[in-house]
Amino acid sequence: MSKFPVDKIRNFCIIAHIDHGKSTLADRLLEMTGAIAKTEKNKQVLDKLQVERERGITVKAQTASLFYSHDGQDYLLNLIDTPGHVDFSYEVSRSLSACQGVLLIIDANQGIQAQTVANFYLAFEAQLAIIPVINKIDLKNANPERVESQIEKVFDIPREECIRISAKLGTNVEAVLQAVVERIPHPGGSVDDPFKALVFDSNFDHYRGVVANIAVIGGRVKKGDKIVSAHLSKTYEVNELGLLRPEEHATQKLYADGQVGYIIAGMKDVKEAQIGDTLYCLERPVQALPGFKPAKAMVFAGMYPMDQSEYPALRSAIERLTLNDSSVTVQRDSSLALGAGWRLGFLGLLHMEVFNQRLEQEYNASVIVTSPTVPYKAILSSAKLIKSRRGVQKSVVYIDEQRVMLKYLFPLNEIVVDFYDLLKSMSSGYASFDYENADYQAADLIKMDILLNGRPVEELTTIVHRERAYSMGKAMCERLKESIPRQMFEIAIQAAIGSKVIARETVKAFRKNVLAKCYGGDITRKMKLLKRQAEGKKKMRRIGNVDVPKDAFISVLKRKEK
Ligand SMILES: Nc1nc2c(ncn2[C@@H]2O[C@H](COP(=O)(O)OP(=O)(O)OP(=O)(O)O)[C@@H](O)[C@H]2O)c(=O)[nH]1
Repeated sequence: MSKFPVDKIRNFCIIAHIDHGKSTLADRLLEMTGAIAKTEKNKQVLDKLQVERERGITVKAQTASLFYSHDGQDYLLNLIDTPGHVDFSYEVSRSLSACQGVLLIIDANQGIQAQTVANFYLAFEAQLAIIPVINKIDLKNANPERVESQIEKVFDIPREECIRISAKLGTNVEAVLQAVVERIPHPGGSVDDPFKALVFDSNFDHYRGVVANIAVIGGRVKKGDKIVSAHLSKTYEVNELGLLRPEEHATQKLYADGQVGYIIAGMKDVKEAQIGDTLYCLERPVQALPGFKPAKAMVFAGMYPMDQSEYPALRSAIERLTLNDSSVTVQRDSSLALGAGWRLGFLGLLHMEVFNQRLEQEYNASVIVTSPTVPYKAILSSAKLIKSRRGVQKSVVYIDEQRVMLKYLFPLNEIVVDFYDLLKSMSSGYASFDYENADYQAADLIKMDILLNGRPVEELTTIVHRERAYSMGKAMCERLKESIPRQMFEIAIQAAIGSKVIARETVKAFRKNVLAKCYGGDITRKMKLLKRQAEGKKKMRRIGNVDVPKDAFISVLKRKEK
């Protein structure tokens, strides 16, 4: 028998709007259950990635097993900490699938925010027990009564169910642990069933191969067992398994009563441990679990190695990182200017930035990222009239006398790049924002080409809204003019829609006379200088008769740094 019978196990998630205090509460829970020591150093221990610590946000869901005694009974609580930002909601829904309940954290000062609502519905639709926790009651402007009224009104949860805490000071956190035990149902499944586990996360370890995080739905598994991954029907032998406390803690067995842990079974290729896959025992095959809906990429960008010689290393870094973040889609791509690379799809701009930062920090890769775009469906014959759509109001709900929830339909490219930042600054940081895909809508979009001396440059072609074409075309021509050096003839840089030119810049003709300094007529010196000029030209790309430095493409394509 397992040390913990199934009715003494609770699997739960902490969900919240960004910065409402999930990671701080997780730290307190870990401390109180003795999983970590209570020191200043142990801040946000579940935020393991460098990018998470630097940005102070959670990117990856993390798992920790806690031991807790209540009313003379010992419990095993599996805690999954999840990210709050809208771009990482895929991580949240993934984590929820391994849980029976959630702690919904709400800041006592800010009240219900956009991701509070989004996360509530994820949990509600998954039919999980929801425990509302009002955090930061120590703040001067905390107003827990108001937040409780909001919770009653928006979520229809009685105010008596709310728990008021200060995660920072540890006030009333014990009540949260008690509520987890009392209000969250234990997982179903029996130890006697055939072994069946859901892979809900996986990492790549250089020495041990793939480490899969699993939720055991039924049966049991031990070292040496032969297991099969349903996706590829490949058989593996279990080398190591254990709990996450939050560090890996090897055990002999993982019991089939809803335990959450990790497993290492000699999977060498990153593609072998698909997130959402089912593992089962070779001798007792089971039907695979439904898995996860693949995440839908919203923002696309090209990624290229700085130098083509770095292509293989970057490919393996991207492969490994996408195993850890399966919401990223990857397609091979190539560009005249930047060489072989990939087109990657992300859930949002922050997601893209974090992915890029993780590539650099965790894999030491340096990449060129092209400007992000959103997907379009194009109708090639433009004989029908299509109308542009900007924000269209869908609904207005007053949360209380100070807050209102507005639902709008927007074109994705209008919101994906700078909308969130703009909204934040216009509302002095008070407004919050969440979005979901509302499918394709007709819009007045056009293809804009950039021409160098009349020749279109394929990788600079963009899709723009008709009203924006002029200003964007002008800006791109200006940026190109700054980066293309003068050559022996005049260069026309044009932005065009079809055959109509909408913007133009000119790079004047100029001959860099490298021999100017060579009075004296020393022929060897002359030859040396001419050779150097020719080498400089090798770093250029020739488009038609125009030499364009590689950097020029990057500076025009590269997304603007914040
Ligand atoms: N005054 C006060 N501050 C708190 C409390 N709990 C958390 N904070 C602070 O709120 C900020 C955000 O806390 P985090 O725990 O990082 O929030 P989070 O929800 O995990 O954020 P993400 O992981 O980025 O979604 C930090 O500066 C915390 O110190 C609290 O009870 N009282």
